[in-house]
Amino acid sequence: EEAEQYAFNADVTRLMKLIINSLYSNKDIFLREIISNAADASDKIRFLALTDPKLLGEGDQAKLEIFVDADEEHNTLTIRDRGIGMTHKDLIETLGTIAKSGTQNFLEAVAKGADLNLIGQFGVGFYSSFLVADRVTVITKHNEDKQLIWESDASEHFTIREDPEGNTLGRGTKVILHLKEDEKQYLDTQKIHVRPAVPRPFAPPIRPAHSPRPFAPPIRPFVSSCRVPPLSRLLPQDLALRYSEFLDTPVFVNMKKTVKVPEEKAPEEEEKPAEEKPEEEKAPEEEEEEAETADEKPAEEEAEPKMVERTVWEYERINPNRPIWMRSPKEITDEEYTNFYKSLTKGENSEMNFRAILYTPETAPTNTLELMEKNKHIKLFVRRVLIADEFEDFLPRYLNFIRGVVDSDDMPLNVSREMLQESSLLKTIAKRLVRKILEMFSQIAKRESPEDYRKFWKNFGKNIKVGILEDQANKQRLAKLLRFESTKSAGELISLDQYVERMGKAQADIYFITGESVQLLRDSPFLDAARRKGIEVLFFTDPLDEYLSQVMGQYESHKFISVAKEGLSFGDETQAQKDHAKLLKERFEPLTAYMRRLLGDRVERVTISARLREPSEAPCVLTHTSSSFSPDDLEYAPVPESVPEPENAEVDGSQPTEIPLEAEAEPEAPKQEAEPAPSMHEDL
Ligand SMILES: Nc1ncnc2c1ncn2[C@@H]1O[C@H](COP(=O)(O)OP(=O)(O)OP(=O)(O)O)[C@@H](O)[C@H]1O
Repeated sequence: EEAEQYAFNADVTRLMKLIINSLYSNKDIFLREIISNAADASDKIRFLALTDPKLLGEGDQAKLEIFVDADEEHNTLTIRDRGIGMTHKDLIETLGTIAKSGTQNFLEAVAKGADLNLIGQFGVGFYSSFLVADRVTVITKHNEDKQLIWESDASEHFTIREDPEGNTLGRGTKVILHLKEDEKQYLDTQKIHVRPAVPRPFAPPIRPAHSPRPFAPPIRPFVSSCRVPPLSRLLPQDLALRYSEFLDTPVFVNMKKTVKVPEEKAPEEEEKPAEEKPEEEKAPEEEEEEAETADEKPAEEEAEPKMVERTVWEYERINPNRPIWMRSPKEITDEEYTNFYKSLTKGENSEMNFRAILYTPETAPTNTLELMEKNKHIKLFVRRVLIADEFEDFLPRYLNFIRGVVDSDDMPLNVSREMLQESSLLKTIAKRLVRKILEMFSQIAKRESPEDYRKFWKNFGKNIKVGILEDQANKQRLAKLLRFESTKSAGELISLDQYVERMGKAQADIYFITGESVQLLRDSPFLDAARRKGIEVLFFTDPLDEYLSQVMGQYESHKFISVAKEGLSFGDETQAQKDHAKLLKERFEPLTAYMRRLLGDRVERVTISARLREPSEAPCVLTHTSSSFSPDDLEYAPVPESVPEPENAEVDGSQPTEIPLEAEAEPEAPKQEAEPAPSMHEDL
């Protein structure tokens, strides 16, 4: 009766209404918020106690721990800490009458479609308790005040009264969530903590002052044989652990467990009546125990006592003893790092729930224009309610042929089209879906029948190429989907990976030739050199291909090189060969210039081969093939044994003056200048 009534700030009332009526599916986050408040409160007193240790108190009170208790009878979930607690003034100010700046910001963000999960980031996490509770009681004891009870049912008012039971907490805060009818699943302590715990010290049982349920029975020897069901049989969530894993303050969950005990060892007192169970369902621990006493086993088996099931409540510490940064980096998994990041950022970038079914149709877009159009084939649902048909800006343009539905659990139902476009949540969903879609494509590529991918490639290859140009993030993934015919593919389509796999040791680059059709390209003189060296060349017959290769620059560190490029080399030259080439280039230059003048554009190409002798090197033939008479594209090959040495074809690198090629100096006397040239094999 002595409760004082206070009015909530109007924004806070709006916030609570929004939360309590929310259809948001990821309600679990309330536990993260309440536990993190409890941990903050513990940190605060720990900090103050650095300068004044008396503040901590003695015995249990000095132990900064957090306890989570479920009360099935009263339908409450209680989170209790021994933190700093709140004074009367704190309660009024922090829990209601004064709206924090975050209140308004959060309301605005939610109106724009922000995820409720982000509530903690706006500094109003406490109110997330109304996601699962329709009434919240906060009992708190601050060193400088009496024990107080704050209570709210999300209406416009809250009450504060002195606790008639006096100081039962010592110090700290107890948040009692009176769960909504349909949120009772949070009473399932297996849901709150599902990981079978490594045996850890149990929290000292403190009888909660406001819980009429008899407190957990003291731990008895038989508990050692208790068995927590394996993970797979439990509910698929480990909430408290998920949210407290990285807290410094120990978090204990009072776990309801069913244990089997031999009948005669069973303690008679306090336990609820247990049902009898057939003995074959033994816990592994019991089997181990049996194994240890193997000698007496046969006798024991006969005398196996009847097993009875009992329900016990027992605190289990759920977060690890050491914070992650104090552990050896070697033993920390990527998942732990990711989870730690999530706990640091209060749910930022955390998971979201959505389902999607997407299809790649078999038929191609009917015309090329369609390639430029946006995807109009995705229907967007929020919790099974269709909110957008033909939602255009969802998938990138190059995936405009994908059809299907997406159903998100985490979006507000009342989103407008504009909000949808801005929604970061939707962008994240789209990003994930693009990855999935690309996976779907590579699965088609892996199918047994190559015809499937050929069909896909014929219909949507252009889209993939546009994707490489437009989707930076997925460029590499998309490049894996590219297919080409090549000089060695015999009509089949090959991937860049296949090309790279077949490359010779010395080959570093990917060679291609561009042209209108494979047929025309097959006879191209540009292929000669590559053919002689056994190098595979890709046929780029789509006008997009070359542009694509320029934009990509390289594929997995292999550059794209056109075989029509001037000065092409295949990367297998030795230094000596390069020196030779330089030498020959110097000597061929005047000859080439002369021939250019002589023949003009009447010839297509000139090949000049010269056999070189170099003391340190095996002799080799250098061939100069040119359609442009450029001396740049010299090419090297070992002397084929069957080829007879051309007469007078020796160029001694050490005495370059032996071949006087003075074409530039005396252009008017071609015959004369050509005379020394017989030392080279000329082939027009
Ligand atoms: N267990 C607790 N012990 C002491 N004070 C608490 C406790 N829980 C809440 N409070 C007080 O209530 C305030 C409001 O909590 P709320 O969760 O809404 O915001 P916050 O903790 O400031 O920010 P965040 O949501 O980021 O944790 C806290 O700042 C704190 O002063």
